[in-house]
Amino acid sequence: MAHVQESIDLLPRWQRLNSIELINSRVAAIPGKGFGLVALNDGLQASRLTAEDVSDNSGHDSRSPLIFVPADLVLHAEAVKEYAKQDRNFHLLLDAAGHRGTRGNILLFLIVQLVVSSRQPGEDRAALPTPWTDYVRFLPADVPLPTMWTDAELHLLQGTSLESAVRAKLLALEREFGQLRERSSAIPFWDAALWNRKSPLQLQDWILVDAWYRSRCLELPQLGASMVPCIDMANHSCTPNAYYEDRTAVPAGRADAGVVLLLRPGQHVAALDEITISYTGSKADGMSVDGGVKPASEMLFSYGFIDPDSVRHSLVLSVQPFPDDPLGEAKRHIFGGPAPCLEIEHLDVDGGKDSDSDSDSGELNSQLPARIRWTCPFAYLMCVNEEDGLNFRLRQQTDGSKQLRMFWQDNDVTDSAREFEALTGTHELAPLFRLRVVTVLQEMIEAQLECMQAAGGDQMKDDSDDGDEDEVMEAEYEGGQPSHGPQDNKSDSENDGNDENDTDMADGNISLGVVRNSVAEQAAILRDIESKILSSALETLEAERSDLLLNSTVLAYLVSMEIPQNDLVDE
Ligand SMILES: C[S@@+](CC[C@H](N)C(=O)[O-])C[C@H]1O[C@@H](n2cnc3c(N)ncnc32)[C@H](O)[C@@H]1O
Repeated sequence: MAHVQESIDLLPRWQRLNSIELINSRVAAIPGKGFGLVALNDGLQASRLTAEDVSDNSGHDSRSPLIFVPADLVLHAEAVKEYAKQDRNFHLLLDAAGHRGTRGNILLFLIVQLVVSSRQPGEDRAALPTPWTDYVRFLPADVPLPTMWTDAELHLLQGTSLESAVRAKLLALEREFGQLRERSSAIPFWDAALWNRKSPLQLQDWILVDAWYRSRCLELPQLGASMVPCIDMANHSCTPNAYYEDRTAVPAGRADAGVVLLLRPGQHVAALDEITISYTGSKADGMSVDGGVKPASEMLFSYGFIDPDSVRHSLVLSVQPFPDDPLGEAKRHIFGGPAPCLEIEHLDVDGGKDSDSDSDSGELNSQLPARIRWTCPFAYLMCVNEEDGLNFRLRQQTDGSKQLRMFWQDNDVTDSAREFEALTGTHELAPLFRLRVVTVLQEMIEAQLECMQAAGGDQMKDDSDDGDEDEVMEAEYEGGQPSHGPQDNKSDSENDGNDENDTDMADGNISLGVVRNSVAEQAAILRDIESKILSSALETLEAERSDLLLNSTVLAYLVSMEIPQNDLVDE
């Protein structure tokens, strides 16, 4: 199905029709970021607006909004349920789809709005139109999230922590789309409206609405995960000058119930300055949920870009039991979910600069001597076996069923599988167990780094940095038809904010093996950040391993067992 992006010039009309107020701001093309919000100053070219000026101009209190969006335009879980009450067919669809939580329901609503908005002449309307039917036309047809990358672009993630995450996400999206097809085509109305139409729904449409949801969703205190039209045009900055506030808690029906975008106190915004928010919470004003930064992989996964100046230098790798461990499956079973992983954090990096090159960087540097913090609870379980005192027994339950229990030194530790570091830490061979863990993780990280290097990503980065005018590269990649990638045409005016993509999508389609420069750059940033984390982790582990190999308990064990030092884990 073709999602044709509407000219942004028509957005102000839509805003007026739907009582959205933009005060001293408008949506404009922002190079490299699509569209964004910029400040207007009503012709006062030289003056600079402050939070106080805005309040003076509007005559409201000092927290007057730059944008006001009425509550009934906000898309959230309850709003979808309300819509289902008004539209019987949508109700049937929602029931058939199985009410799959906030995200699932919002995605279903969005895909239906997409279908209604792209109605061809002579086609019946599939559902009641809403303001969102028109608003989705302003949303980008191409979102730079990795789920929308071409196969060749996905290849650039090889060896990064996103490689398997994106693969798993694409499989999940495919599965969800398959279920939607199966369940909706059992309803004759939706079979006709979604599948037996001139331009039927495609997996790419589902991937697109998921990308909109992930990259534009705000967490509102009253309404939960929500999409707020127009405020979702605000781009991210690690030094934002605006923030949003949920003012929907006022008594129902009041005209001032809504979501607002506000200038941060003390901010000065000149005419045409971009108005930005923080997608991660900001360190500056204490609004941060997670310290004001997210891992680079998470930024790329959810928003399609990495701001190297405001990312947490951490990564997560999944960990599997040794394939030849006879207890492997039992260990994995008892460990339970969430799936085992290795988390590594580079502590003394700030603003994308290593502490080595910037002695002032980061408070953590002065407080914590360790460069690397890693956690991997499963590794401690992986690295012990029967000879060490680990075993499993089946225990008969009163109802006749059998339950697997895990024992360490004859104590039932089934409920402490995630605390094996502490359990092994009190054993007389604790340094030996630690040495095994350190060795296993070292091998795992080495393999990951090799995998990253094998992908030849550095070469791609060099190519994109060489000032070549060509905006699109044909990757040295042999694959089938691209399974993912934007497919829709845009008119010139619709492409205003997407300078890079103008060339990338010259004919509106991304073809086999194409790598857009903008994507190659983001992948290179991720690879750079993650390879530095992995290399530093290797150094840290190597140092600890060298120390442990000199430990008297370890030496005595190696001598008694006549084990070469390098074979510790394979013994
Ligand atoms: C909430 S939307 C913002 C509006 C969006 N730019 C548009 O054209 O509709 C989030 C998306 O904007 C883009 N974006 C936001 N901040 C950015 C930044 N600092 N650098 C690059 N792209 C950014 C990313 O594509 C992201 O997925």
